[in-house]
Amino acid sequence: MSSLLLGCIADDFTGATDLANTLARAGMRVVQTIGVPDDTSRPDADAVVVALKSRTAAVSDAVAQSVDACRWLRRHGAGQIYFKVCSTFDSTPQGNIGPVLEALMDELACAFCIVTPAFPETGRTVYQGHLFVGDSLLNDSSMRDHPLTPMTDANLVRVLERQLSAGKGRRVGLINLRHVAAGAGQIRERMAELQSQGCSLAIADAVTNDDLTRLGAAAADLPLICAASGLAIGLPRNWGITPSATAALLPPADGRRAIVSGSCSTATNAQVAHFIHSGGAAWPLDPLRLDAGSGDALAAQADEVAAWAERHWRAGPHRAVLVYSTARADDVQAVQSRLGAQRAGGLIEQALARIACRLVAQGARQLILAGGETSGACIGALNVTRLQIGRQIDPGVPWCHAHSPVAGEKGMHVALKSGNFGATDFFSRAFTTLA
Ligand SMILES: Nc1ncnc2c1ncn2[C@@H]1O[C@H](COP(=O)(O)OP(=O)(O)O)[C@@H](O)[C@H]1O
Ligand SMILES: O=C(O)[C@@H](O)C(=O)COP(=O)(O)O
Repeated sequence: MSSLLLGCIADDFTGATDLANTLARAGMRVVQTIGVPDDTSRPDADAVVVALKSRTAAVSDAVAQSVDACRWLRRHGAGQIYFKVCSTFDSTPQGNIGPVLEALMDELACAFCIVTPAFPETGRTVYQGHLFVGDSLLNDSSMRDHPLTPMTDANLVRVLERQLSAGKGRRVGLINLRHVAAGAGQIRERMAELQSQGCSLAIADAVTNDDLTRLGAAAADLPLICAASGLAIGLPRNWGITPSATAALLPPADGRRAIVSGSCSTATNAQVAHFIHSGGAAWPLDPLRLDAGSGDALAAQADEVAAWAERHWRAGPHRAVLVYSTARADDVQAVQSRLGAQRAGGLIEQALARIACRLVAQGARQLILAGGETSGACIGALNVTRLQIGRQIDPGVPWCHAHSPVAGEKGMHVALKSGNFGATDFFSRAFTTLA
């Protein structure tokens, strides 16, 4: 078994499949693990993506999980570590991007690290250090209303610097588009210049895949990089690996179809609305009913959902059922003002995870999970430990195959849809791409 080339740490589960998908398309043999694997189960791959649920965890927990993953990846030969964060830089003033990055830099004795959430294929570009989502600055996009990580500043130099520990004295610089467009040599010169000016991190501009390719080449010798999945486009070439047209073949799909959505992003809201308007069977989870103080309220809703789904599947075995808490900003705020943002998030994730397990126990073997936190909770409850990456449905979202004690011997197909990814008809079209 050859040793790992690239070790990746993703701060959520949808982000992890997004990165694994990009690396696989760029020709790497890649495996996604759920959490840090034990030493006896090291996959034979060029890259391993360790999926963590650390984006909104307490800072100390996120740091501990990430350092643990980094140690495991290094023990198995990874010469470069890729910290995958969200393409909308989801974080709070406390973190977790800054504190995790600093801990990884300390762990790797890394003097300089580049950071770029650019992912042009999905409309995320960085210019003069400012993150754009489509035509809007990050703070003018729907990300300003995210339930857990509202993003109110598009200036990433400022956002990242705010998250760094004052005691460590690290500063953040900018590699602007002029340097990036001039090629890998100029980017390296700019990195050296910033370092000589006392910066140990730099936000890198990128508005096209070519920019990311140049950045990838310039980053070949860095022990640590921090990015959304875009930067992965250019990295495999650093090891002489070239893009592959053939996605990994997954086992044939069968079984019932289900969608569980806790994402409140604009794209998911539109996808839920489209699914319902096209006549899809949809169950709206009532967050306030979950707050009855005991597990009974949750068990009662799970029972009702299970009976409802069974009726629909019996009426049409190929019909997909959708269970969702997806809501628009005003409704989310109303729930949060009653329950508190963290508590609401936790209760809903727990409920959707329980429902996902019920649906799989009833025979769902093609499952779409929407939202990073939601996917984390559901995949955790299903006790999945590893995902095999298959064909892309839409940019950033591949079908995967997974084993779960709930799904039986043949396992199941699962797609972890990042909140803001996917076309409006994603929920109906995804299943047809698997057939
Ligand atoms: N109706 C709702 N009201 C309040 N919070 C919600 C609601 N629906 C989902 N949530 C919570 O919001 C968070 C959504 O995060 P996530 O699953 O990562 O999706 P996204 O980032 O796309 O919105 C989760 O913690 C989820 O439990
Ligand atoms: O980089 C991205 O945008 C995605 O890979 C991602 O991390 C999205 O997270 P969620 O919106 O929480 O699904």
